[in-house]
Amino acid sequence: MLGKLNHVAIAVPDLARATALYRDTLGARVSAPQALPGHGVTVVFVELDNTKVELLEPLGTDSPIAAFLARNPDGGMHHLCYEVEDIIVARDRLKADGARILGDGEPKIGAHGKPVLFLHPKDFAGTLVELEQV
Ligand SMILES: CC[C@@H](C(=O)O)C(=O)SCCNC(=O)CCNC(=O)[C@H](O)C(C)(C)COP(=O)(O)OP(=O)(O)OC[C@H]1O[C@@H](n2cnc3c(N)ncnc32)[C@H](O)[C@@H]1OP(=O)(O)O
Ligand SMILES: [Co+2]
Repeated sequence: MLGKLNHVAIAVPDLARATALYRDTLGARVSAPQALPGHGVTVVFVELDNTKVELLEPLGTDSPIAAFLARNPDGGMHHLCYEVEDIIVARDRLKADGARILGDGEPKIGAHGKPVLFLHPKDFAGTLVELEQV
């Protein structure tokens, strides 16, 4: 079912500071910040040769990463995003196996303009998993 690792996401309390760390200290290529009110986050992508790192800062009063940052005030690794060919086929197979699909269970359009879904961390070895249809 799984294709490539699309990105590793890190939740951060200060996006400008984390972006400067990756750009200036680590010498990485970074994108401009993109506000995604429908996801409750502002995102910057760090472009690597083999994958991406997604830096996430809470946006708005109801961000899904707010509780995570309250527990991890310095930030931390938040989710892994795997590519799938058909997100509905993947979702239905995972649901039939008993996995919990987060939200209303319907894909949303993610940061790359492609459909995404999230799977409950308690069902995936303590790791929040995002699926992105490519
Ligand atoms: C930029 C757009 C898009 C993209 O295209 O890439 C994105 O990536 S958007 C990223 C932000 N969006 C999301 O994360 C959506 C899905 N997430 C959620 O719905 C929630 O974050 C959550 C996973 C349901 C957790 O919400 P929270 O309020 O923290 O719930 P709980 O406090 O009830 O946590 C339950 C349980 O799970 C543990 N937990 C929570 N988050 C994580 C995590 N990121 N990784 C591992 N474990 C996590 C939490 O510690 C609780 O455990 P216990 O204390 O043992 O019960
Ligand atoms: Co993501």
